[in-house]
Amino acid sequence: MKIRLLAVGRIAPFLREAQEHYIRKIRNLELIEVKKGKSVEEEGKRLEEKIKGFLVILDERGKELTSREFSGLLLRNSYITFVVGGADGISENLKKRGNFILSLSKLTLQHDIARLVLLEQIYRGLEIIRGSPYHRD
Ligand SMILES: C[S@@+](CC[C@H](N)C(=O)[O-])C[C@H]1O[C@@H](n2cnc3c(N)ncnc32)[C@H](O)[C@@H]1O
Repeated sequence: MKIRLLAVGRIAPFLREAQEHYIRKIRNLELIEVKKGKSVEEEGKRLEEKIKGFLVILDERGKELTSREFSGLLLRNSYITFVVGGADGISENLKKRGNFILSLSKLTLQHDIARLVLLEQIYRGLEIIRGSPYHRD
């Protein structure tokens, strides 16, 4: 299973260590950061060029999953791309291309925080698949 995470701009320096921690643990994740654009449409075009496989768009108006359900999403797709929008969100055109719109909660999270929550859930999902004691429910 290969995982690609697309995001807009670099993560804030004070969160970089946490991001690197999870990327090291996940191992098969490729992070691609596109340049911030003048509009969400411009960012959307840059992000669209990098999509590969099943496309999951992160948006607070999407569908919430349990961590176990989320691990099933990872298991069912051999190549999966996650998109976290920038400060102004994600263009409607890009949202329409999504195979699944995922909400991490109904709260609006700062985009770097959403990126970190997603990374932890990807790690958790993979540990669920491995049957490790990291996740208990
Ligand atoms: C600050 S939010 C964008 C808010 C923007 N005003 C909007 O309405 O989409 C930045 C990005 O973080 C991600 N994000 C923030 N909160 C989220 C949540 N609860 N669930 C999933 N993704 C979230 C989304 O990808 C969003 O595009």
